[in-house]
Amino acid sequence: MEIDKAIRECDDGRLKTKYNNAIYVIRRALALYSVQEVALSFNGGKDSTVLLHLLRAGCFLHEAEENNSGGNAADGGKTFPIRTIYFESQSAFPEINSFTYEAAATYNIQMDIIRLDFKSGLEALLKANPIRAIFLGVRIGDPTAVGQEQFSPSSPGWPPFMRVNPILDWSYRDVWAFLLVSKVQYCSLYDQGYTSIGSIHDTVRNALLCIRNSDNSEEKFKPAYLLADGRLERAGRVKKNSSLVCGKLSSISNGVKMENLNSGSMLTASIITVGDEILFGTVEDKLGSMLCKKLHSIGWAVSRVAVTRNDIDSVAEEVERQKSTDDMVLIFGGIGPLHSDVTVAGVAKAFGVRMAPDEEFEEHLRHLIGEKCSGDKNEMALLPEGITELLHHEQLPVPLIKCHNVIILTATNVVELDRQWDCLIELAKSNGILVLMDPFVSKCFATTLSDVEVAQPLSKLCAQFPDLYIGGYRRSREGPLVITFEGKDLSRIEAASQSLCQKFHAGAFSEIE
Ligand SMILES: Cc1cc2nc3c(=O)[nH]c(=O)nc-3n(C[C@H](O)[C@H](O)[C@H](O)COP(=O)(O)O)c2cc1C
Ligand SMILES: Nc1ncnc2c1ncn2[C@@H]1O[C@H](COP(=O)(O)OP(=O)(O)OP(=O)(O)O)[C@@H](O)[C@H]1O
Ligand SMILES: [Mg+2]
Repeated sequence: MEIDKAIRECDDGRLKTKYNNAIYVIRRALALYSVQEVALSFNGGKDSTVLLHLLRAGCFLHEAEENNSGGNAADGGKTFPIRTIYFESQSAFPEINSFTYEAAATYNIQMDIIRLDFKSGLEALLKANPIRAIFLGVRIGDPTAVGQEQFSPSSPGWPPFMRVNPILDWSYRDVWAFLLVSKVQYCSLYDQGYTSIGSIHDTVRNALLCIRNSDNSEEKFKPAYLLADGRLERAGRVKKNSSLVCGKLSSISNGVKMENLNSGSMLTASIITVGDEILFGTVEDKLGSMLCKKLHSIGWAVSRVAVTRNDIDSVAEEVERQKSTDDMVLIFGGIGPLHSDVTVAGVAKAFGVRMAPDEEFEEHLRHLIGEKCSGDKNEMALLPEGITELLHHEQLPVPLIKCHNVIILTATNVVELDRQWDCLIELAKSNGILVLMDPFVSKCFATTLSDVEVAQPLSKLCAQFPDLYIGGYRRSREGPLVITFEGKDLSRIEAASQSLCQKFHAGAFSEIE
């Protein structure tokens, strides 16, 4: 069988492993279900083309095992025994459509054309046929892969069948390695700069493959397999806007723009430090207080600073609570390859998603630490599936990780934190990743009056100025009492502080830095 031979004879170890695993999944499926009970969902895309050829090889090997006679040698595995379904749509590219029909003719595929939406089409298919499992070319990283395993029952509300995803863990590079090594035909659009193909309404060529003439007069596109690292496979798909880091607001309206937020709106953040060393008292957390200052400077109120243990459940519990209480959660510590680095996994757990290989992140790590972090062994390249957005900045060797309203910072000291914060703010200015508010202003006054004397007038003042934070603290038991006024409006702060001063003798309060 030519596919099996080509892969076995190639010298790409990673491809061989991926191939063997996919064939294993296919053979398990064929052991569980009869050939009449399975179907291939084929749409002429690159992933389903890979799947088609894997199934051709898998069926051949399965038959060979069943017959124990070296397979169906007469036709070299050319007749395709699995029912194949194609959901034909008016909005598919004509090249995709014609490639699908050509493939059916070339490989003797008996193809059922369905002209209904996926769900109704599958309902009709299952009513008329004993189908129990459907092979799909879904890969981790596809929006529809979230939560799926290699064998995943169809979702509630869908007709009952098993979704079988033999190439779930394949990367973009694996797909192209397979198509090129096995020398099979694929849709011509992939040679014209398309890297992932949806409908004609949401797909354009991938701009990263564009080559222009020196005078800018003509543009050409390189083939899809030359997209070096695969992390920008979907750059040719019409992008949904990245959500603002703003949990409470985005649940009200996803489209809240910076300018729509008046200075009266209050955004709150919480800070989570992960580190047993802080709880043991061996290390002091300087980053937490630094972040409080920084958040204040962009007008965010900090509602909580927590230190948790290096433990998935502790992190998950803290993140879960704060992500729904606050507009943004900043978390740092516990990031890396050590056994104690569980922060990212804790964030995944808080959102109820699993950790999945992130090709884009893996690429960054590869550039940073070279081949030491290789292939599927690279645990640092596992990120929360389906909710991760990488925030790129040229000053950052590795992008920041954002999971909805949780931002994971990799800083380990104040210098690194300074740099990451500055990048975050630049990103906020250029693409609204984070809402920048009017900064807080504050005034502090010291007094030698006693707490008892000040207490009542101060409570009255709080009721009078609910838009201000009015607080008091002592630097020592004997020393002066410090009264603080924090808010967004300096004139309100001045009004409140004057009002307080007027209640006591002149000179009772003196402003301090
Ligand atoms: C054979 C097949 C089975 C599917 N099974 C499910 C399913 O169980 N649950 C689900 O939510 N979507 C299912 N889908 C739909 C896909 O997950 C996804 O919504 C669709 O591929 C997105 O394509 P679109 O962007 O063109 O709408 C299935 C699609 C196909 C082709
Ligand atoms: N119209 C369709 N008819 C049949 N199967 C489909 C259809 N659309 C999607 N599928 C199934 O869903 C899988 C995933 O689709 P997806 O668009 O991610 O991959 P692809 O089309 O194979 O490749 P590409 O990512 O380059 O578009 C396909 O491999 C196929 O199994
Ligand atoms: Mg597609």
